[in-house]
Amino acid sequence: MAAQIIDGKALAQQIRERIAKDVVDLVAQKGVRPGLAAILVGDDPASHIYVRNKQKACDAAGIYVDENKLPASTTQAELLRLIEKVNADPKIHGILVQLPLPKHIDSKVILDSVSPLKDADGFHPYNFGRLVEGNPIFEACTPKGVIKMIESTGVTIEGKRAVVLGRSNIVGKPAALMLLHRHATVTICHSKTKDLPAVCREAEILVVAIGKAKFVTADMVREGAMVIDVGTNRTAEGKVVGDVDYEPVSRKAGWISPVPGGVGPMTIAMLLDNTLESAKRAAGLA
Ligand SMILES: NC(=O)C1=CN([C@@H]2O[C@H](COP(=O)(O)OP(=O)(O)OC[C@H]3O[C@@H](n4cnc5c(N)ncnc54)[C@H](OP(=O)(O)O)[C@@H]3O)[C@@H](O)[C@H]2O)C=CC1
Ligand SMILES: Nc1nc(=O)c2c([nH]1)NC[C@@H]1CN(c3ccc(C(=O)N[C@@H](CCC(=O)O)C(=O)O)cc3)C=[N+]21
Repeated sequence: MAAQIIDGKALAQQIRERIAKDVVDLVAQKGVRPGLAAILVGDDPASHIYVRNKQKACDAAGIYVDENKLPASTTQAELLRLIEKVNADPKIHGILVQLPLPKHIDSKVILDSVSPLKDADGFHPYNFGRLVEGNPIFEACTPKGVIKMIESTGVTIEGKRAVVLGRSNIVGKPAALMLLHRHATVTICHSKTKDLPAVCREAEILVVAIGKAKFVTADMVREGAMVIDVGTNRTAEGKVVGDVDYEPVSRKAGWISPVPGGVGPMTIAMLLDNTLESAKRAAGLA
């Protein structure tokens, strides 16, 4: 039996339409238009594409964007000054500092300088701590999108065996916490995990975020499992492929999310959602 496809692109589109309506209401009721400061340093082509996609999505939803494209030679001090400026700007409710940053800049120092009240990416230690507590304000966009995709299927998370492949602070770790708070029994795997295929085979929900093209093969997947592929890898021919070997795995899984058209579009929708929610809080609504 072929797996049912979790169409992240379509789900993201629905969410963006709902956000656009909410923006109209917020402007009408409170005179507040949500604003996002997007900060991009250097000339990584993939980052430029992502930021352009985020900009387009904000435009379509009526979210104001303050776009800051800075040269690769930007110093850490200059970047910190820009962040101080947008931290203080009342038109801005969300701040996105696109990663990766150039090597001469300490990402940790930069991310820590973003106001936790405008941290639309959910990367600030305050927001990460709130997530650990189970009382989050801003949740990281990619894992938040993963959860919405799982929930969109109607499959309950509570009581399920969930395995998260990858433990990064921006995807794997927060995804595992979000599943835990929804009462899954969660295992987190990483490069030192022993007999990874056997652990993956236990998963009723398998979230894959390691950054290795087609790493997860059918023998690592339990019959009927839900497989969410976060990986975004570019092949030599410039094609985007996930961390999951899609064709064979989709014949064994019960549910699968494609790449492209899965988690990527949801990540962008969640950035808009976080910015909107922040603007609502600033307007005294939430
Ligand atoms: N669609 C989207 O919106 C987004 C997609 N991504 C994509 O998701 C993927 C993961 O991103 P990110 O979390 O930032 O990646 P990182 O490189 O920060 O983390 C990768 C994780 O995978 C683990 N890992 C790597 N190789 C193996 C292996 N062979 N076996 C087991 N575990 C392994 C690492 O383990 P260890 O900790 O031991 O080193 C690490 O925990 C990438 O493809 C990225 O492009 C990321 C963000 C957003
Ligand atoms: N501060 C910060 N926040 C991020 O959220 C962030 C970041 N930095 N740095 C890089 C990663 C990566 N990321 C993606 C977003 C959308 C797609 C996406 O829309 N992908 C399309 C395909 C795009 C293509 O074809 O290139 C899809 O999967 O359908 C992918 C990856 C966000 N990230």
